[in-house]
Amino acid sequence: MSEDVPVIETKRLTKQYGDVRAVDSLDLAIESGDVYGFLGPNGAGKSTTIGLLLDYLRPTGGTIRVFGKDPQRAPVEIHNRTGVLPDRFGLYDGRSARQHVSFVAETKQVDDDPEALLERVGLANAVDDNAGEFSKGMEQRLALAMALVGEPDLLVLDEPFNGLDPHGVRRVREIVHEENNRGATVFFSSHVLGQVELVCDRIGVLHRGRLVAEGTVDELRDAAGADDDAVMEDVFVELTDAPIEAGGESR
Ligand SMILES: Nc1ncnc2c1ncn2[C@@H]1O[C@H](COP(=O)(O)OP(=O)(O)OP(=O)(O)O)[C@@H](O)[C@H]1O
Repeated sequence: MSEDVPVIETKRLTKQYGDVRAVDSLDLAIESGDVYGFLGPNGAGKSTTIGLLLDYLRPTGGTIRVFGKDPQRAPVEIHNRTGVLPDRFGLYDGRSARQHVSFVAETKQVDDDPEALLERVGLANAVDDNAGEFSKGMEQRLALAMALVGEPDLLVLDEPFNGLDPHGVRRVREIVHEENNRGATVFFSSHVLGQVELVCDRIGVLHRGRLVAEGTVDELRDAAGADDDAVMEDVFVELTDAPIEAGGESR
């Protein structure tokens, strides 16, 4: 896929909830082919930003373009080209993993093989099992398989490493690489710093709704005034001035 406009572009994007400014004048430009890690402590505004990009939420200020289109005006076109792993999702009790993936394929009008996708995410042995009885990690793997349906041009993954064992974490990293090699742009949020460092070309650090730093891992180390060999956790804490596990504070 080659695009002459950024795949995702926001200008002064703002979302206010009462007294809380969840997203505050956010400028993002994610280019075609990027693997972009959206990093920030709990409550920083990552999921809200993703909700705005996909028109699940409406902004209170600023502009958004995805593939050059306004999500409020072209939601179907954007969703047809995008695979989404949401932060919260529901699975249907009594329906198999295969049925979940087939449902997305039908919605997107593509003929992907559900079994092959489930195998890719490590669920080969659970293809016909009831998704309602899946463990947290299995749910996460199934949701990722659903996001991969239709070879999307853009993958938006909200905390893709949540609930995964080390095998699952490695598999997600491999899948991100494979999808990127295929030509997909990948935008994912995380506070799993080590994973972000291993997978991303560029990282944006969000803190209290604002982008406080952006760049490669090395550029972020510089921005934080950290040593060349500083681990990402130190850089993160320095930039966000908050312990990683602190969360949900109002502002
Ligand atoms: N529907 C809502 N009504 C009021 N406040 C909200 C709502 N949704 C989110 N917020 C607030 O907006 C801020 C950003 O929340 P958001 O879920 O976007 O953060 P996050 O970075 O995704 O956090 P986490 O890493 O914990 O998932 C938080 O202070 C949160 O309490």
